[in-house]
Amino acid sequence: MIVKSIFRSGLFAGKSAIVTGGGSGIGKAITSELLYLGCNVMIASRKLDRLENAANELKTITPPGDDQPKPKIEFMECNIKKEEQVHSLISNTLDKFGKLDFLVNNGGGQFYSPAKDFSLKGWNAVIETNLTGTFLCCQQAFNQYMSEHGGVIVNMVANMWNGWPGMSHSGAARAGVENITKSLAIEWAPAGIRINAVAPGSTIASQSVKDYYKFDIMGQQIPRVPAKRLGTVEEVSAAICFLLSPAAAFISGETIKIDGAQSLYTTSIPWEVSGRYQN
Ligand SMILES: CCCCCCC/C=C/C(=O)SCCNC(=O)CCNC(=O)[C@H](O)C(C)(C)COP(=O)(O)OP(=O)(O)OC[C@H]1O[C@@H](n2cnc3c(N)ncnc32)[C@H](O)[C@@H]1OP(=O)(O)O
Ligand SMILES: NC(=O)C1=CN([C@@H]2O[C@H](COP(=O)(O)OP(=O)(O)OC[C@H]3O[C@@H](n4cnc5c(N)ncnc54)[C@H](OP(=O)(O)O)[C@@H]3O)[C@@H](O)[C@H]2O)C=CC1
Repeated sequence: MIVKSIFRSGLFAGKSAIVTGGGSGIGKAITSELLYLGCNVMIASRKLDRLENAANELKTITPPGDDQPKPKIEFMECNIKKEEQVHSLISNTLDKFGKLDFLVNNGGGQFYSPAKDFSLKGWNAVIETNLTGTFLCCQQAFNQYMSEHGGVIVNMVANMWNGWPGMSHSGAARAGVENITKSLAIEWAPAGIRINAVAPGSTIASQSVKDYYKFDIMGQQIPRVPAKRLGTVEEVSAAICFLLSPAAAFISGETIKIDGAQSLYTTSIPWEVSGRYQN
């Protein structure tokens, strides 16, 4: 009866969450689910107008049932690369909601480039966004609240298990996030904190991917995915909500792959090994 009693509307009633990158794509889907489950949510990223639009759209979401309190959505500008902005994100969330039960480190990204062409600035931008940014959010959440009250953290990684050709800066950053997820699961367990990660395949058809990578990178991959289809942002957010929920109460330091078995079958993008270096 555990499943029946856990997955009901109002599951997260009165809880409080931060979703970085919550104004678009997967982050917006997570925010939408959390609101439906009754959780107050702070969304944060660099582009204030996008956050505001998302908050206006999502504020209408209410858990079903007359007895459920209406959850709140707030937004604020925060570049997760900047320690002082991350500090303010956590302190403002605590001012607004009085608590911080969940942190979803979804904000991140990269650009496509062969490794030989990276500038140091470009390499650093991706490492600082994905690895340092995720770490700073975890550290500030711990130091300002979760060390005393416990909490649950979910980090975003990617399909970098066999390397990530063309995205090697992000592969390195995400592998670092996967590893720090394990370290913190052990260090922070005594404080009542669980921390896990999710690894979507390179196949989640978010609007941002369609907009940013201007060719049909997603469709090209379908033959390489055993499930023979792309994934959806909702399929990622469902796994995150599971990890946040009491159904995952004894799961920590783990990474769930959401990729239709793609990572067992091929590399993460259609990278062909061709030509030969002259030496
Ligand atoms: C081809 C296969 C694609 C399959 C992918 C599918 C799986 C993955 C999906 C996703 O991750 S979905 C997320 C989609 N969105 C993004 O990936 C975000 C796009 N990237 C960015 O927003 C940013 O580049 C960043 C990674 C978040 C970094 O932003 P930041 O503001 O910190 O740095 P920038 O000022 O933008 O750039 C700094 C520096 O980086 C180099 N650089 C940036 N973009 C490129 C580029 N397109 N090509 C080459 N180099 C780039 C460059 O050195 C920049 O410095 P300046 O030249 O601007 O001085
Ligand atoms: N879609 C896919 O197939 C996959 C996605 N992922 C990862 O999942 C996450 C969500 O991706 P998706 O929804 O598809 O794409 P989006 O581009 O919509 O999401 C990325 C989010 O990160 C935010 N962000 C980027 N840099 C920063 C920063 N420095 N500080 C704060 N926020 C930042 C962006 O907001 P803003 O621009 O306003 O700062 C944006 O909302 C990302 O980490 C992505 O790399 C991983 C594997 C596959």
